[in-house]
Amino acid sequence: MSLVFTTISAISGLAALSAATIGILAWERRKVTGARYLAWLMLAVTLWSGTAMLELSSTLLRDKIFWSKVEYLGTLTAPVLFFLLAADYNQLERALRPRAVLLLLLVPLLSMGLAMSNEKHGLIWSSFQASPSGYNLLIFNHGPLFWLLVAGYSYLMMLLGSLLLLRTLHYYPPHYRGQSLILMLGAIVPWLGNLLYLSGHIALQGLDPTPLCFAITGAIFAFDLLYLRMLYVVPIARGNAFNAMGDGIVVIDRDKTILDINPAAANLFGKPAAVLCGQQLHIASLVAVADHDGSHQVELNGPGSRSILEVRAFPIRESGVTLGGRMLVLRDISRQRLAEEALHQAYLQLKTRIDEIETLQETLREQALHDPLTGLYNRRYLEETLGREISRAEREQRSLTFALIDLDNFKSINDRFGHIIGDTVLCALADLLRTYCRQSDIVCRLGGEEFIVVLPSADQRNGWMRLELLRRRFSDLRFQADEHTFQSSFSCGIACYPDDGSSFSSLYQLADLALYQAKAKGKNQVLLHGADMPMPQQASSAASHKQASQRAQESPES
Ligand SMILES: Nc1nc2c(ncn2[C@@H]2O[C@H](COP(=O)(O)OP(=O)(O)OP(=O)(O)O)[C@@H](O)[C@H]2O)c(=O)[nH]1
Repeated sequence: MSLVFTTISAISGLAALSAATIGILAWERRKVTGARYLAWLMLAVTLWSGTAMLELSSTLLRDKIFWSKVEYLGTLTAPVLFFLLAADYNQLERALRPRAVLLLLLVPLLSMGLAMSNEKHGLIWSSFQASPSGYNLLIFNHGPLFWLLVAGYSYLMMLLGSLLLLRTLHYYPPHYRGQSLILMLGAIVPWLGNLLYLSGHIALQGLDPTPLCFAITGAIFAFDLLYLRMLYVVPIARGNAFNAMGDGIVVIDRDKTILDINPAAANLFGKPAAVLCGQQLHIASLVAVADHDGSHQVELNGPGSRSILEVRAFPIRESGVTLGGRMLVLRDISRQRLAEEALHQAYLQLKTRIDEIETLQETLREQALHDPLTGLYNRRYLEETLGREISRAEREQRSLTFALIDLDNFKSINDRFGHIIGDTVLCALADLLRTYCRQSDIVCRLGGEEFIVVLPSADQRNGWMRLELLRRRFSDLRFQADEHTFQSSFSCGIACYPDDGSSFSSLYQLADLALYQAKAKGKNQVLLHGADMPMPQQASSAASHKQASQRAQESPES
């Protein structure tokens, strides 16, 4: 094989070298969308340019024809790979499936077979002649199948690929159009080169600048795909996010016509997004809130279903300028609302339970501090509160009367009339004490027939007088048991703070002592601790009560 390198063949070699370099770079980053097909395209261009260089350098006609046949491998596959690159860039997965790629390569394969066997039919080129340019160029007179299968099909692929790139120009938002334009520019270069070649409007007749143009396109694409690529990913990702979002998004114009709607919103409306686009927004509750910025709650009633939506409406703005349309973001909060309602119900039930428990606790506390028979406070309550009362009396430097009351001859009442009547007497005494004692007094039943009355602020004299009055009132009461009427009485011992002590035990002990003395002196009387006799000025009344006491003692047994 004899070769002569000319400037033109050197340019083709340079184009092959550039395409190979770009191809390697693209292959290394083949995971980037479009880069894999750019690598394949550059391989085709390398083959195309490389064989073109050999054809241009060959001096023998036989060699020239051989290399031009091999050149068809690059010539025929480059437009198909250009189309696949554009499809990949547009993320048209279907066009990239192996079966689709094989289909696309059928025509180039057929054309290749025809080129290889052209001597037999002359359908790809019928004749050739040396170019008058003097640059060792060969001019082919192309046959009908060249125009149909090689040129026609290549143009079709280039046209479809270019249209796909044009689509990205429309598809991307305005601020990304600069990068899309670069791609378009890259796509135009091979068109121009090939048109020049096929139309014969090139200074050096027979020279096909298309592979060189493809190498330039490859360089532009590589810059665009490998370096500016990330800028394109963002809007595509945004588009994907729009479609994948769980929240519904509806874009409407001034007339409430749906301009765009994502699958989530279409799902809420019960119709495909493609059908809804271009239709009027027909849901009255949404129309009502669409023009009002902010968050709204809307009910959506479908056939047999009811959804509660949280709708956020806002104008569409770009760079601070409000455009005509509005955007509605819809979130189905039905489940959340149901959960909230269930939670509220559970809260109400829980609150009712807690209230019941609190009431029960209060009742239990009350019961724990009260005597069940008479309803008076019990000893526990007295022990809890007496300390406080004594502290207060100490602070206020006042006296406190502690009176221990014990029914007289109560056993004989029980024995004669039974326990139920005995209980009636106990309750009657309790009622009397409750009635005549003050709010600030503490009245409690200690147990059995023993009661304690604490009179805050009452000194010995005052305390004795009040207890004496109670004693008289009680002894005046008449009880009925069957046909019998009887009376009862009590004896009372009094101890006072601060003279007799300052604790429950000391006051109780001394009051008990006084009570014992009162019993010993004939019962039915009130005795102060430390006083051998009742209060002097009350002595006469005490004497008369002694008689009453005797009467009381006798009465139940009579
Ligand atoms: N009905 C009734 N009787 C009770 C209750 N608690 C105690 N008793 C009775 O009260 C009586 C107390 O009797 P005693 O301690 O002998 O006292 P008394 O008969 O009053 O004698 P003196 O205290 O000396 O006057 C006993 O018969 C007890 O059974 C009660 O809750 N109800």
